[in-house]
Amino acid sequence: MTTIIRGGTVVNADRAFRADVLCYGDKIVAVGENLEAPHSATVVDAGGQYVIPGGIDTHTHMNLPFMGTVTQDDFFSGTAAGLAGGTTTIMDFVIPAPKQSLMEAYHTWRGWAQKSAGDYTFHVAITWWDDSVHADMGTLVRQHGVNSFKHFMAYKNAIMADDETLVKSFRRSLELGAIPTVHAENGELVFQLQQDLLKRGMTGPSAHPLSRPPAVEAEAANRAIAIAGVLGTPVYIVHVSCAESLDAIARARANGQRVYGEALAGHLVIDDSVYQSKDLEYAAAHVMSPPFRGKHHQAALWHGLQSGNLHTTATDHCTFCAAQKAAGKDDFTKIPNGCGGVEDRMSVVWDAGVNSGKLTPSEFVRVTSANAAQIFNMYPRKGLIAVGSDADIVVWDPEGTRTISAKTQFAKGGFNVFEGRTVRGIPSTTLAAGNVVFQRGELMAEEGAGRYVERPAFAPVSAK
Ligand SMILES: NC(=O)NCCC(=O)O
Ligand SMILES: [Zn+2]
Ligand SMILES: [Zn+2]
Repeated sequence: MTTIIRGGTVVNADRAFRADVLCYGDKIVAVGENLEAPHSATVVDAGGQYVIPGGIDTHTHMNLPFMGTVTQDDFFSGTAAGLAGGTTTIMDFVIPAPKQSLMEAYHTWRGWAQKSAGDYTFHVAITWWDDSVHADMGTLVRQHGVNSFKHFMAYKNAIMADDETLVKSFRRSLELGAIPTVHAENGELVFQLQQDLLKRGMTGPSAHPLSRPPAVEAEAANRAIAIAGVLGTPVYIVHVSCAESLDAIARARANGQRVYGEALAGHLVIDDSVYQSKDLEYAAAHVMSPPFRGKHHQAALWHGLQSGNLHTTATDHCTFCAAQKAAGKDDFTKIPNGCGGVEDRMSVVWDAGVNSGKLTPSEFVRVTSANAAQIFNMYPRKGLIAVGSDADIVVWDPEGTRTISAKTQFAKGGFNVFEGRTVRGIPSTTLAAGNVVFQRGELMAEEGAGRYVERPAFAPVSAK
């Protein structure tokens, strides 16, 4: 199938220029002015609009079994919602239970993801350690295109990685040419603070942020960075939510350490007042970890994106409905942690970032796709409009508006943390692998059309 996108301004991370974009099959085959196309080609009019690389959400959880339940969005509904919002690739997580074989978990997640409508790839979590984990990491890198391993420093008594696991897995990642990533929160401190709060009778969702103050996140970020520094590995910190963690990243980078940081669209625009709501269902719907923070943390995160100390934007899309959240109505520690956003990230970041002058359109592309593709070794296949790159393209209407609502969203869960926010800057057309999958509000996502994206190791693989 041939598609030509005519008359737009192509925006890559390095520059913006007027050009048509010709796609054949799943690839971009020409970029230039006044391109010829066969009569049979589908024509997409991009006049007055930007033509940008499809978004990459570096952090989603579709079909995740977590805290005794399973997320509402599976790989079809979640990736389809992403396509509606201009995200054409998700990076999800294989999370083995402690003592579960990595390979078994990996194949389970691959099975669930078969129904994806958009492209997907996996970070694999290291939740425990023995010789089989060491060996399976090698198999995943060499044979399955996994080049990033995730470590939860929180969720004690569940999936938390202790220091021994962190050190051994970081070292193994280095041998394999893979990048370690961390959820940075001190799980022991969270656990103790949760018990203290419950003992004091604080059982509602307003206690959630009190059990996870910024210092708890900063301690873990500093520890992960220190371990990475000693071992000489890079490290990527997911969902950086506070100024103190960002400071740790900035300090390490100023000292020459290769540390990357991810900001969530939610953390950029939503503050911790949501936990004070008298409507406990509403407050519980916002329970995620790390929690939403005070406004000065939001300002710091924007500065992180502007200064280059934060690199990617994601959502941590992890949807639970009200009935699932109600599992914690008498004990906030039992509220399943997670919020949505895969459908809204691009518009929220554009509206709050580009419309306010904090980011240029090229910087927007950098933090919504190009950096992610480079850090996780998918570039230039993803994150770039150029000949040979995947035809994952968004025609971006900078004047189009949408009022975000759970009532009109494609994602499941019945709640939206951005509810009522009117954003200016929306996808008018999304192409995934050369197919028009979303156009002017109509979603044409096809179950199973998404592809697994292999990500090669960063260095020649020599370790046994
Ligand atoms: N973030 C969150 O609250 N839920 C998903 C799991 C995680 O990323 O920590
Ligand atoms: Zn996390
Ligand atoms: Zn997550």
